Amino acid sequence: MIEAHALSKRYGERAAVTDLSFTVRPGVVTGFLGPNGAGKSTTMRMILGLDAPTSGSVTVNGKAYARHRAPLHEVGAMLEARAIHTGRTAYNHLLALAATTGIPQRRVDEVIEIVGLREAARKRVGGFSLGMGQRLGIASALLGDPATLVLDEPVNGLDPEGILWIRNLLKDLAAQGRTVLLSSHLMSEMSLTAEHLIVIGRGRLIADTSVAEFVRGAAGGSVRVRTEEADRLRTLLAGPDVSVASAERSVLEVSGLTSDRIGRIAADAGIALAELTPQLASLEEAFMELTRDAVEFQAPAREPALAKEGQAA
Ligand SMILES: Nc1ncnc2c1ncn2[C@@H]1O[C@H](COP(=O)(O)OP(=O)(O)OP(=O)(O)O)[C@@H](O)[C@H]1O
Repeated sequence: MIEAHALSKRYGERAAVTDLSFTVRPGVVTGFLGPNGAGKSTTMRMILGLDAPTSGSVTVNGKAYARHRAPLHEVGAMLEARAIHTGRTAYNHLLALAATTGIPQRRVDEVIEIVGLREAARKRVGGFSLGMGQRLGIASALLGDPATLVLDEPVNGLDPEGILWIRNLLKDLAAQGRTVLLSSHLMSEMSLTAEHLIVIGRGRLIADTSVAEFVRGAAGGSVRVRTEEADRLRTLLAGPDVSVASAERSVLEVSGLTSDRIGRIAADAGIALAELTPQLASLEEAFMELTRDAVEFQAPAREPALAKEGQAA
């Protein structure tokens, strides 16, 4: 469990995080979402005791990070800027980390299995692909078998297979009763990975809601369903707040129901679905609408590449 109380951080004149209060609960994946520069990394650093709040406080499993006697057993973290000794093998990197924190060698073997790095464990980290580096980062975070995980943009730059892998791993870890907080600036990714969302903009809380609730509230949020039994499903989905449009014989565009609910209704009726896709563009639009006033740097119309935080400042 992570609990932030009126957390604030200023860098000189600049307020990075302002009066932020939220609770991240165990058992579900919680997405920490906000546009570039919203204050996600700053908040995560404060959770991990790497940055001191200007005011307010944040606890992990009931105590400030620094007050835990064995913090690696309480919270595992992967922040974006990872400093890994590139000449070492992945195995030796994990072994060194384990040795300094009293973690037995067999746990190194375990985490290598969990993240699927067995083949690459004896290779030097310097030659790792981004995806392998992310797996190693997650292995390091899991080393202390922590109850809480904090991951900054873990899917950044991964290929679809890597994204799917992280998504499933995080859901499994949450299902084991752990607290899982991961940041992203992409709503579409979060809607597939997280069950709960904490949205911030310009360092302030904008929304603290379930993904299902967010999807329901998203303007025009619909779900595309493809099935050979479209007519039968259409009848089953009918309800007062549900609308179903159909552009093709086997495709339904459903508004007013979540993909979870549609999948359940179809399964209960024994209807096989060939596709069940929340319309992510509209989710992304809803997120952008929600955070519009909170975007720190608006993209220049002609040079979108310069919109990235820091470069545009
Ligand atoms: N060490 C620092 N010194 C000064 N300003 C900082 C520092 N770290 C962050 N900031 C500022 O605080 C604000 C929040 O930054 P932060 O990196 O926490 O946002 P973020 O939501 O993680 O963004 P991104 O998605 O781009 O990583 C930004 O305005 C940033 O420029």
